[in-house]
Amino acid sequence: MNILRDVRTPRALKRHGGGGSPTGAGITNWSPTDVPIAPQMFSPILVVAALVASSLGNVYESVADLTGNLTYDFVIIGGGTAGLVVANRLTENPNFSVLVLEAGVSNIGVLDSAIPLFAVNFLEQTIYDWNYTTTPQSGVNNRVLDYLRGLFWTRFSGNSANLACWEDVALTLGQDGMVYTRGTVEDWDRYANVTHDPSWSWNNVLPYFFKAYILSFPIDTFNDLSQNEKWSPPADHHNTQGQFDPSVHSTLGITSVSLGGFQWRTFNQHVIQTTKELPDVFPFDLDMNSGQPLGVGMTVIDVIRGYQNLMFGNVGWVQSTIGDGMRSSSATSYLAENFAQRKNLDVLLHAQVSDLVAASHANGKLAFSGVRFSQGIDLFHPMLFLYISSLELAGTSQFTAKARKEIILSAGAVGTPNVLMHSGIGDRNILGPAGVPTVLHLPSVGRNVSDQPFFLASWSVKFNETIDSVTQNATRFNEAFAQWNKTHTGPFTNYLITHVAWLRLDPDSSIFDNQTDPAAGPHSPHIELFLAPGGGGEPGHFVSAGIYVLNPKSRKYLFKPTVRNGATHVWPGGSITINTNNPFDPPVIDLGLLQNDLDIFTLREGIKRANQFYSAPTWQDSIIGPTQDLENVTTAALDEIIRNSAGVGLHMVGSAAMSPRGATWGVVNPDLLVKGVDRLRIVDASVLC
Ligand SMILES: Cc1cc2nc3c(=O)[nH]c(=O)nc-3n(C[C@H](O)[C@H](O)[C@H](O)COP(=O)(O)OP(=O)(O)OC[C@H]3O[C@@H](n4cnc5c(N)ncnc54)[C@H](O)[C@@H]3O)c2cc1C
Repeated sequence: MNILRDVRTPRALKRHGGGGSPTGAGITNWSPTDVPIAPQMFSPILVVAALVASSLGNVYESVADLTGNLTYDFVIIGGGTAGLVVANRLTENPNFSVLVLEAGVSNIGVLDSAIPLFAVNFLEQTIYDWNYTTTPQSGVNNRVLDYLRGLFWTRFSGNSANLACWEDVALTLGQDGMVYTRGTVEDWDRYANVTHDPSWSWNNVLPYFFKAYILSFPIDTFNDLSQNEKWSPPADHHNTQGQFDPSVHSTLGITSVSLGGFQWRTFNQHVIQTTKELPDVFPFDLDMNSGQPLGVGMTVIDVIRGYQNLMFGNVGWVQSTIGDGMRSSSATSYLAENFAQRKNLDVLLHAQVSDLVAASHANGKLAFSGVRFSQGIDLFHPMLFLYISSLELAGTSQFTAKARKEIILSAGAVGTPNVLMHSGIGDRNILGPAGVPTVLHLPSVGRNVSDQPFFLASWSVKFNETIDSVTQNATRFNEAFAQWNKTHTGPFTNYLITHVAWLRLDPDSSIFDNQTDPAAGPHSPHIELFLAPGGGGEPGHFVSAGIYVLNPKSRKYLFKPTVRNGATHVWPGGSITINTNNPFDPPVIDLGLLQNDLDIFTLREGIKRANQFYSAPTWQDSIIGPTQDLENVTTAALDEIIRNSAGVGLHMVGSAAMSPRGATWGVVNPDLLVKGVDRLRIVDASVLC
């Protein structure tokens, strides 16, 4: 494939579920014809320059470049968000040798990844995407949804700082349009409760988000912590006073986090004015990552104690993993040049793992010492800009890497259960029909999957200072591109979201008469509302609201499957399964989307709140009207609209969920070791539940 095709062609930006964006949505109507990008903006010189500038130490395109006999202390499967954090932390110890096997290609020189405005849309259905689709989803009128997953070693991972918690090998509580979200105190405490392991509590993970809480933690706590979050100035260096709380951030880390680097002034003024006009409904939140959402007046001690005040909602400035106007990803931080050059680290691209091999039994436990992978012939050529991904040529050459100490699966919520099942670890009732011999019957593999239902609403506006004014106008687009190329400033330095509101359902809602509250606690939100100055999906100027159901009912938080007469009867939520024994076939992805009344109810409430937000007096002279009437319709009609157009957040968790040590259900123990298997650990979003 020609990489120039990928950087030069502005594919239509789709209204897919979310991907951390109100945009999957956002800028929907680009096409090669209506947004002609000046070719000089993507000249080969530019791309080569990027390649040379970013060439990294021990990152290899071909297995032939690896010295040694493919034997390492640790073999990490997947160089995505979590995998690179783990590789970084392990190689701090010079006595450990580490190999990362990543199926994807390098991000280097890929402007679609580096430029924040392009965050999600340009990467979809390219060589950077696994190009998965779901099964027909009954909750959304049997639609088959694209399920974007990065096939990219630095990927879309805006959120490596989120992963930098819990002994540096943990996880993201959310999304990857670079939106940086830590979750609430109650979210983390729930993990501690359900796993019976206090190391997952807010107080215990908080120090790993950053290193600067010396006010409240003994300094020794941080001595062994490498820095994670690096709070950075926004690209436009605007005065950020009053837009975040410095006391809950660290400037010492390696993953850049910043506020928006370009000001959509009219929109921003209206948003802040709304918090003043409707303070009971949308109070201003100084810092969305303080652990408590109301911000103002809180002390650091309050935050550490987990004091929270969230009653109905709040609105604050979005924080994103962006630095110097560019995406800050796992690769740009945890695999930055100084780390990639560590002698004890090798990263191999185009290497797709098929299964775990060399099984043995010792001390009553199963163990694997080998990781089998295929490498496509690497046809990357810098002058021709030619890539062929390993997937296209999967099976051409097979190799086995050996792990002396541990194999670490970080292939993500889809990839990890897929590798497990093709290695014979999973539900024998799934593996048998697929033709894979069962090595370990572990029925929870690939079960308990959940993702967040998403809906986009937009309003046409009179003002023309919108993202649409850039994306729908070739001249402005090229000017903005030129500006970004020259100075890494301007409209390209932001993704579409400027503010985030966290909202709670009314506790007296009738829905709670027969449904339990799925939030982690009374101070945790049910809805995330992204606010963006653009995104109607048609020619014109728009503002939009992306609505996410944060705790879909399918998420059971460590459910116990009902087992009768030895057979499993109830599996809530979605699933990742396999239906062939070919590891290069795509897994079967069923999200169980919108199958519960509460999820539909929550989306309806989110739509109401978005309507309320854009009905504040300040918007009166600006809003022309909604692109679709979502107010003056019956509940049944609104439900039908939702089912016809809702998407998915692309925030899958739960497919290899953790459970208490000794539990017969779940996939990993709280230390993330796979139950019943020695020296096999899972470190990625699949363990969250
Ligand atoms: C479009 C999009 C937008 C998002 N927006 C946000 C956001 O704004 N904020 C946020 O917090 N989260 C967001 N998310 C979610 C976030 O990206 C994920 O939660 C996060 O990346 C999960 O990290 P992970 O390490 O578990 O998996 P991944 O980051 O997906 O890493 C898995 C890696 O393993 C590789 N792999 C898979 N199988 C194999 C195999 N067999 N062999 C070798 N390699 C393999 C993959 O190519 C990939 O590089 C978004 C996700 C998407 C898709």
